[in-house]
Amino acid sequence: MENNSNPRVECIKALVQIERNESYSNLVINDVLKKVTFTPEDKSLFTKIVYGVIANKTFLLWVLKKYVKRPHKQQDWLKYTLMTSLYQIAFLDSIPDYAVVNEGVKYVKKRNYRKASFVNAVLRNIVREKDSIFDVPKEDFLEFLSIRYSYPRWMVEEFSKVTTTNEHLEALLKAMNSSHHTTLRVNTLKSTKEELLRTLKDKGIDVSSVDQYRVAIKFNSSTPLNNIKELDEGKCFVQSLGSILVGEIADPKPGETVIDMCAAPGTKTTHLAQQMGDKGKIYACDVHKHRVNLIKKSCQTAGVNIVEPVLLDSTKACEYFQKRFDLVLLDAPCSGLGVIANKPDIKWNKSKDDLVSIASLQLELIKNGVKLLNPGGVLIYSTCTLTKTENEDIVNYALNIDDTLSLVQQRHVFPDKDNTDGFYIAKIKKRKKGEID
Ligand SMILES: C[S@@+](CC[C@H](N)C(=O)[O-])C[C@H]1O[C@@H](n2cnc3c(N)ncnc32)[C@H](O)[C@@H]1O
Repeated sequence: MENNSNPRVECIKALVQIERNESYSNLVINDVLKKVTFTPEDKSLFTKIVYGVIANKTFLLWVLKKYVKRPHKQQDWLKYTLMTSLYQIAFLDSIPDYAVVNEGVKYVKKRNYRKASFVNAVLRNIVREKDSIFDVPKEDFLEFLSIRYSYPRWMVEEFSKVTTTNEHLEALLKAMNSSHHTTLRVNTLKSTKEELLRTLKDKGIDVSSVDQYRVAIKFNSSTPLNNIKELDEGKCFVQSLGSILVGEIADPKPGETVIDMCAAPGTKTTHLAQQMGDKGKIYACDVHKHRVNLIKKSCQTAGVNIVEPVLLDSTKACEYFQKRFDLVLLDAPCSGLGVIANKPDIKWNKSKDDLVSIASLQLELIKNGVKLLNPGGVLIYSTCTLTKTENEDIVNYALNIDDTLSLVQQRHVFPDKDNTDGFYIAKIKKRKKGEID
């Protein structure tokens, strides 16, 4: 272990590594946290700054441009020294500005003494003009949002198609720049909400019930999950509220026959199984072998016996399965734009073209999904994204395949309104012969 008491220097190194190697930030963060000895406060500061700089990248570079020629062209360590310092000055109240400036200049002196006075001047100017740095011009509102909340313009345009007012669009973009409370889903095959709340509170963990959800509990403050043995025992699973809502809307009954077309790692599969009281049958499919193993592991942990994991490309599910199902869950692969709060890299590693290729896979999957339905059966289509291309357009396509299908429920889960990851859930029913809509 490296004994390093300076989380802010580690932030700069981590951000340089993420950019140079195009690494996922969560993996780099975990690697650093394994190597250095930080206090719990420093751990959370380190994580907050790394995610904060990635989430606010456009805005930070836009501000720096006023003080530095072509900030994005500076050497990476210098660019990230300026960006981490600016992030702390602009967004964190816990560290005095003079300490941020001194820390930044001290690091620069070690790397290249001649750059120290330049960095000192830039940061001091920023501190002096701090009150005006958030003044992004608003003439072009979408451009304003793209800079102020740091999203690629095309993403802002996508989100504008599913929000009805400018205020809602802005609130949504803002909400996705900070993480929300972690939530648990209680496994009712092994415990109850009341029992789990009592056990966790007895251990001094600050949890409470999320009353709108039958099986959801939330942590009221940041809590390391590695000490919670109830997770290893399968009494509960870490699951966002939007994801729990998918199971609640699906609402399967004991004895039904279910197919979960894109099931790994099995979070929703085990939720369905507990709702069925572990009675009936669930075929849980995934196209990747290593991920099918994760389904098996989730079921073992949850104490679920009715699941048959299947290695399958579900765009061929109709040919593979001769039978038809009471419930088809298609929790489709998607762009993941709803989970930006916890994975800010998504802002920068997805392109508009990706939506087109993902949507064509989603169409193939839903085509199979509707054909797998028993008359009277239900198809749930869900994604953790909020783009119309991957949601409404796919569902409308499906509804046109067969005139016995109808949309019985459609729900957008918005991070600003629902305080959780963004989700889309549609419930489609296939009428029985003679049944009226
Ligand atoms: C959103 S994740 C599913 C999450 C899962 N339902 C849960 O709640 O734990 C999408 C999954 O679809 C799988 N997938 C992608 N293409 C597929 C295909 N053609 N057939 C089956 N599974 C596929 C991916 O491997 C991934 O595990």
